[in-house]
Amino acid sequence: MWRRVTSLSSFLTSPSRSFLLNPNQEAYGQRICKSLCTDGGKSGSGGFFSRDHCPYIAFVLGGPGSGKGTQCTKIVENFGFTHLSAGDLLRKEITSDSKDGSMIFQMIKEGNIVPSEVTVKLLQKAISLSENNKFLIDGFPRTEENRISYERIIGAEPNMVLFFHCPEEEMIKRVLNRNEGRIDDNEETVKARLNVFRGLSLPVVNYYAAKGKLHKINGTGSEEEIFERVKPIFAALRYFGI
Ligand SMILES: Nc1ncnc2c1ncn2[C@@H]1O[C@H](COP(=O)(O)OP(=O)(O)O)[C@@H](O)[C@H]1O
Ligand SMILES: Nc1ccn([C@@H]2O[C@H](COP(=O)(O)OP(=O)(O)O)[C@@H](O)[C@H]2O)c(=O)n1
Ligand SMILES: [Mg+2]
Repeated sequence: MWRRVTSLSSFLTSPSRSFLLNPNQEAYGQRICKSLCTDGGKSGSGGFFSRDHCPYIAFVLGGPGSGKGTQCTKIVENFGFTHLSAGDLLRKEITSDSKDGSMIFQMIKEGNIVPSEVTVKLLQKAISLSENNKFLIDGFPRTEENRISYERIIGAEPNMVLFFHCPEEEMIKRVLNRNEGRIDDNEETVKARLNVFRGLSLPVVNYYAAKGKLHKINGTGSEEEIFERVKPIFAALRYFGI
């Protein structure tokens, strides 16, 4: 993979590239290239990933109802990633006999964020139980504290970050129609979750945008239309064997 990354870097910086790529395509290519060359595994520095096992990690962000889970399912089907939903892992913990179950239940019911250490440990366990080497981490990090805790415990940054941008009215409509029997899909909790999203999650999105890791995707339209916007990002990774 490294050899191929190097060849893309030189392609992108070659004097002839301007005949092939317009400025938008070039920026896109640079972002893909960066996602391969990431400081993902601070290998050997005591992090969770080792030099030999440093999976490709994409964080999937967006407000409640922005379509994260729906698009992750399509990415899994088409590109072979493993989908880890932080919300699903937390909900599973409620139904197990875990000591954190009642605390997690209360946090989710109120639309609050579960202490980062709990969520990072669940993600860590799910990654280590999987044979796959490419993961979508959906709904995480939702706060700067989540992000910093992941970096501290895992010792790595994500390779790329997808962000589904969707108007609030549309997100509310989708959540209230979701019909999965979730305790937090009601008007009152949705309001709280949107406040958390605006106040605590958007700074994380801005952080990754400033780092050049963010793919902002228009989350309006049909599921298929949105997936057409997602596809090229993952199709480009295939070229590098990811
Ligand atoms: N593009 C779309 N248009 C209309 N409804 C959608 C779309 N994408 C997802 N949904 C529906 O909206 C609800 C929320 O989607 P979901 O993928 O669970 O979002 P998130 O994981 O971001 O909360 C689900 O019921 C889903 O079927
Ligand atoms: N990183 C995370 C993710 C979810 N959660 C909790 O789990 C709830 C549901 O998360 P989710 O990702 O399943 O929700 P959606 O955005 O899919 O609607 C959140 O509102 C939080 O209460 C959390 O505390 N920390
Ligand atoms: Mg979801």
